[in-house]
Amino acid sequence: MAAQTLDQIVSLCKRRGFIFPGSEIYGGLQGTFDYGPLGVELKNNLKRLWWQHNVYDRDDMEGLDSAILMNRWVWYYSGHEDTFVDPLVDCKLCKGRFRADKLQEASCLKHPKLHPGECEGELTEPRPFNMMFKTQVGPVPDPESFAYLRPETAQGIFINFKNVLDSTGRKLPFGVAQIGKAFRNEVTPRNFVFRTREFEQMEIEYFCRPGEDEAIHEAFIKDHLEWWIKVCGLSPDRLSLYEVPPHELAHYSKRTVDIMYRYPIGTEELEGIANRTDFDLGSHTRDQDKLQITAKVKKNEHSTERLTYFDQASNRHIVPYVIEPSAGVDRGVLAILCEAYDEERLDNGETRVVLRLKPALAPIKVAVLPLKKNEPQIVETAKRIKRMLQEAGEFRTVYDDTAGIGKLYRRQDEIGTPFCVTVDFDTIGRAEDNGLKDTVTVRDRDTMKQERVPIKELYNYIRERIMPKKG
Ligand SMILES: Nc1ncnc2c1ncn2[C@@H]1O[C@H](COP(=O)(O)OP(=O)(O)OP(=O)(O)O)[C@@H](O)[C@H]1O
Repeated sequence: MAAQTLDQIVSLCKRRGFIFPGSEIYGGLQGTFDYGPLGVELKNNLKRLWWQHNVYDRDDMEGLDSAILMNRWVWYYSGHEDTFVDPLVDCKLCKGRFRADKLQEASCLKHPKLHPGECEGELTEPRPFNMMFKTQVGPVPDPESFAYLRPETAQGIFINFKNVLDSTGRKLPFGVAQIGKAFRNEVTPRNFVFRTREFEQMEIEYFCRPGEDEAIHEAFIKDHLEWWIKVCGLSPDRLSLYEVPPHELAHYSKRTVDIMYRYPIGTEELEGIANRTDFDLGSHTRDQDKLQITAKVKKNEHSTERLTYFDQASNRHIVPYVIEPSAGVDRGVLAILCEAYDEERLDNGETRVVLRLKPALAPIKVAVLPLKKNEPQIVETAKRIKRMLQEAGEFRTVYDDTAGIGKLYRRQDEIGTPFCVTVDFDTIGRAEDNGLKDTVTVRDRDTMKQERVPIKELYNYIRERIMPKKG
């Protein structure tokens, strides 16, 4: 069914501990969120699956974890110092400040149901606003000693191109993947974790020869769209591709295609996949004049390194082209939660909330529940099973006896736990001799069907159903 409103997700996230508003006890800090006990598991699972698919399952990828703080010249030559700006308008009446190109996303401060410009307030002319956060580096407050918090992870990859190439001996084409925090001083952070000031990105910079770029770009679009469907469980009906029209393209981009997801707030960008030509390496390299850079770049007077690749076939140094798939971790988490959310009407007239997460993404894979918590043998057996499953190390298993069994099932449904294992009187051989000793019931989250499984087969039973099948 999927979530109908963002409020359903916001309230589930707070109630069950997926995501909390940032700095809540001090009144909050706009555009920041804290991932709670379940949110951190879900987010880690998403990042792990992405890394698995994009680094481990391929033969042409390396990983990187570069610093958030970088020399300020990085942002000068990347173009962010002068082009990473949004047009801002102020409302003369309500004193609100809004992004001129996103007025439809914003609300008037006086009439929250109206968008700015549609109310009686007059807007000022748009003026540029740089979205990078500045911070001071070192103990002396000197106007020259500042750094930016990176607004994207990508630049850390470009400036390490030569290091990665020299240390790995890679041949073109190859890519570098990175997952990490990015910061943007968004004018109107909104829609929960969709647009925040601190967020995470999963990015690839894939280096190739000019001429190969178009086919590689196309292959990434297809592969990543399929990944969101197959691995993350997003419905193909709610996903679409947006071919960014020429007049909206960033100046360096030859072509950009966005993977869009239909959130309850509307269809919005989940991942952007851009062909950035030789702009990035061309911008950060020295000896620009000696290289045939096709993109329009600033004259670089500070770089100490040639960011080129020696192409044996043509016997010359080339500046590789770059294909960049860039996805938001938080927008991924939000899409996954919206997609998985379901309210199901039960035969007894009650409604159960269930998160139909792909098992590989579920924060908790198995909950082991004792039917009675004042029966020492049942409790002991349940705890032993919990330890046995957890010690296998692959999936997070919890023991819970804090409520009656019905309530415990409902709680696990709501957080997306695919399997509940219940230890009862049959398990410990206390009921009549019915052949069920040393077996447990395994309840499936989606169908609510229960199966009797011998304890010694339990690990394999669950493992088979949790690990994503390849192909
Ligand atoms: N403020 C933000 N909060 C959360 N995720 C973000 C934010 N800005 C960008 N992202 C994520 O990073 C990815 C790559 O960033 P990119 O610069 O292409 O975004 P963008 O085109 O500026 O996004 P938008 O147009 O929505 O502001 C986006 O597809 C998105 O998933």
